[in-house]
Amino acid sequence: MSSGNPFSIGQRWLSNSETELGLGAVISVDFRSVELFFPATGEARMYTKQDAPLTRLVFDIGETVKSQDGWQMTISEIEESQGVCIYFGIREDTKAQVRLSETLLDHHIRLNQPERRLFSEQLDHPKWFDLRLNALNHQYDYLRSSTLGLAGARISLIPHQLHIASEVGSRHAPRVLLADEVGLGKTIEAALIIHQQLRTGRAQRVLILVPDSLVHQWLVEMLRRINLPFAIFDESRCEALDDDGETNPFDNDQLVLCSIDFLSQSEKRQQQIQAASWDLMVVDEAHHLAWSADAPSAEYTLVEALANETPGVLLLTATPDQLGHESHFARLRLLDPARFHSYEAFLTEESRYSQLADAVAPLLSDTTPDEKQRTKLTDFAPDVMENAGNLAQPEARRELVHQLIDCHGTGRMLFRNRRANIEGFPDRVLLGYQLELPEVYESAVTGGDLTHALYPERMPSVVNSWMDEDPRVGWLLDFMQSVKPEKILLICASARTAQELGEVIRTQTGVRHSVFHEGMTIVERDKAAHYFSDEEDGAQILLCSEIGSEGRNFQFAHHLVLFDLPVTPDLLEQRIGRLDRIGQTQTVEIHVPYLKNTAQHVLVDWYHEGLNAFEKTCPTGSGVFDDVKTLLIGACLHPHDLHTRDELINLSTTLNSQLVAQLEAGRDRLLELNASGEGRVEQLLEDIILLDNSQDLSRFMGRLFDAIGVQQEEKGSDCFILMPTESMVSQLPGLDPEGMTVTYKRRVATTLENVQFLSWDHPLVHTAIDLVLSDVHGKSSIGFIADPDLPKGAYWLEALFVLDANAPKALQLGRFLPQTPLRICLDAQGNQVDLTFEIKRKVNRKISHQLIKALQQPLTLAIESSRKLAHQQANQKLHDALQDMHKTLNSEIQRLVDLQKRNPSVRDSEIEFIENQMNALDKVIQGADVQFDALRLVVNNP
Ligand SMILES: Nc1ncnc2c1ncn2[C@@H]1O[C@H](COP(=O)(O)OP(=O)(O)OP(=O)(O)O)[C@@H](O)[C@H]1O
Repeated sequence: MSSGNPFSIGQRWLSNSETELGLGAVISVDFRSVELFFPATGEARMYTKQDAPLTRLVFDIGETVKSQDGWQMTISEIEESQGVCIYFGIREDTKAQVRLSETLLDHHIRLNQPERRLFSEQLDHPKWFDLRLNALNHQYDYLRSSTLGLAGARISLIPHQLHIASEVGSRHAPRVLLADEVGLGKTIEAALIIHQQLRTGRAQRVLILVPDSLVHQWLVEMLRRINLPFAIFDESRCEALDDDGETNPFDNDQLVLCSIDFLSQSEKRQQQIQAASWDLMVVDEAHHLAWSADAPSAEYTLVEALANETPGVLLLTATPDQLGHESHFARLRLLDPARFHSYEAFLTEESRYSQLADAVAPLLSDTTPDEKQRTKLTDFAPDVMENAGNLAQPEARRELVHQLIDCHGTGRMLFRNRRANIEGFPDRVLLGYQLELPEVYESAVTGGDLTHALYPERMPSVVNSWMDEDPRVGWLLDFMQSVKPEKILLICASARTAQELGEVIRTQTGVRHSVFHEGMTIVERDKAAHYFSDEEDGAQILLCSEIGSEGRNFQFAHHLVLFDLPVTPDLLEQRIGRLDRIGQTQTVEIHVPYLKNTAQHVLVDWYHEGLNAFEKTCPTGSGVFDDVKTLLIGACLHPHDLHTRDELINLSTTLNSQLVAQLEAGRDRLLELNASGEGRVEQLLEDIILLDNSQDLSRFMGRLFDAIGVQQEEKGSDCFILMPTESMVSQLPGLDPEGMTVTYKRRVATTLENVQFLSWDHPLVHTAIDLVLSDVHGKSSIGFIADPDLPKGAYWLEALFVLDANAPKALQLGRFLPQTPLRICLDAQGNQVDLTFEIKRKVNRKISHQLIKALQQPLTLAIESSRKLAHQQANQKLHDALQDMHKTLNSEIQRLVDLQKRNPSVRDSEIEFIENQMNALDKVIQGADVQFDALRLVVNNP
């Protein structure tokens, strides 16, 4: 590359003053002037030959160049013909010998080596050097941070959720059951885990399977909370992608959300979804996966087939025992078939939990365990006790509890938090309304048919007229009037009842209402739910069939009407959980109209007096139900038999207290200790809060947006509007052309739905950083400082290098060796100095030209020395990264190996993965390379 040649037509030159023009071609030359055409921008410029601010672009042998047609070649020989260079070499794609006249070089070629840009005076504003350096530094910190994937979610910081997410999200191929009680945030936990797995490269293809009624809600939650755009796959989308029948529609997207109901109806789609490979599968409302040894349900079989092929599996259910304890076992079996091979063995193992809980109990109090208690612990787990610290210290006791739980039981694969231990839930009150039995229903009470006894409106004799006779209908209309305009969620067992009640409300009151049932399409249901949630113009009441009782978020309302009651306690809890969930700000009022001395009356009494299940979450309800089922049905069928009713209630009360005591002592107590994160999550919380309070991101992004030409306007309430401008250096993917409102404050982001939460995790931050780092802007610059304490005219070279390696995402290279910036600063004598500069201004073109001319030789030498120094620094970094990687991964392996000796839920594949990862990273890190990224010449001009 050289400059100063006489101009010839066809030669290629770069403009030093307008670098954005791209590569120009000489189109005419006369005695005094030269004209260039810049094809990339379609502009022409005329210059006087003598002081044209132009640099000739000539390549050397060994360099790679690109032609206008898009192919590339490596130069092996250069000739000149009438002042124009002709390059010869091998074409990269076809390997053919080719000849390329410089006239035919790609117009968009921009020099990207810093020193070339400097010496050809392709200079940018010196602030770009800082931007590149800061972008690299921040990216480095981000990739090594413990909060990656967690801090940027638009959520309030709730410790048990963050604990579960960080514990599970940082595993290789996690296989766990998330079983927090209703409304404690399993969806959020799953979102955080997915996010963390994707951001760290542990997973790339994620499949979420949910019931029909929750598809849209999941779509919205994933986008709103963690900015992940999942694609909904239903039959019409699959058909549109089916084209030639050769391709698998599920291969089309990386993040797929699918209704399990849709899948279970189509053999073809089941085969396709199984043929597509996934890294992580999430199944919501997993209690529907019914199983028994000889008759597993279709849904179970499908999920089992997928779980066998997919490394990571998250199952979500608030009520793991809803379809019986055997089905609960079966779900654990989905996660680890080798370990959960027999139900009997599982029961035996479970029985040990209470022994463990017994042994652990003394460690939970504030006193040091006595000799007897220690002996009991040693009998139970001699190996763990051997390494226990000083148990007089609370930390040592806490650590021991966790080790015991980690090593024994299902704590590693089953996470369950209970509301009783989570603060901030509102009270719930039962308001029962006893109503007289209408004559038309009398036969239902004594007819011996349980369905009719509970839902008399379904009797054939009244199907078309019950609305006129049933006193619950009149009660409902009055009730709506009495609480108007407050919102009411009504749940009943059947779609038909919901629809017919809707019809009554429409014809008799005209009050705005909406229905929600399985007969509606997903879009219709979402519209209905949306209409209900609209604060000002929305429906006062939403009438749901049982499908509305699961998973949905309706906590903006606080009146729940249970028009009838389900027979199982878990379903009752699911219904109440629609309102009694995180975000509910008022006491939840549960209104139950029921017919006196009927099966409904028996159920109200049973739930209220026998289980207290209306006013408190009743985790033991399904256990009691299993034991009293026959008695309960008998009492429902003979509601006048007060003796049976009393017996039912007394027995249920006794059983319930026994089960509560057992749970307290046994499985749930242990699970809870493990799942709440107490004593473990505090550091993570602190780190996130620190990050939330830090101004680093807002400052950095402010400068970055300025530099790339995004306008930021303060909007008040800690919000900003970002607007693209005409002077943007290039497009910023993810920035809405119409502008978007953003905030850096979690508090604002969790209250204002339409505001984006900018965090280090946000995709816009990543694309903006990529834009800076992939652009040539800032590769070379010259800036003045003004330091009166330093000699005038003193100068320094700042050279920025990047240590980088290439590895597949799954290796998680970023944990140990992300792109690492190395900044070297040399003074005029070539000595390395530890200075940072506050640049006052850009050096104008004329002075830059003179400086570069005068300093070409010393700068060339300084660049060479900085390169050597960067390599030395890089070697040290590589050494440290290798050591850190070995230490970290070896201790992870060791922990798993130790754990596996006592806890079979640690899979061999988890250990093998880390061993392979370590070997592969060894090679990758050793193959890392140093690239020269940018330079800046700094001159003192006080
Ligand atoms: N950390 C959080 N910040 C803000 N909102 C939250 C948080 N955690 C949960 N929520 C809200 O609380 C509600 C319950 O959370 P989520 O749906 O995740 O619970 P769940 O355990 O999946 O419920 P269910 O058992 O009913 O399926 C949702 O509206 C959710 O958006």
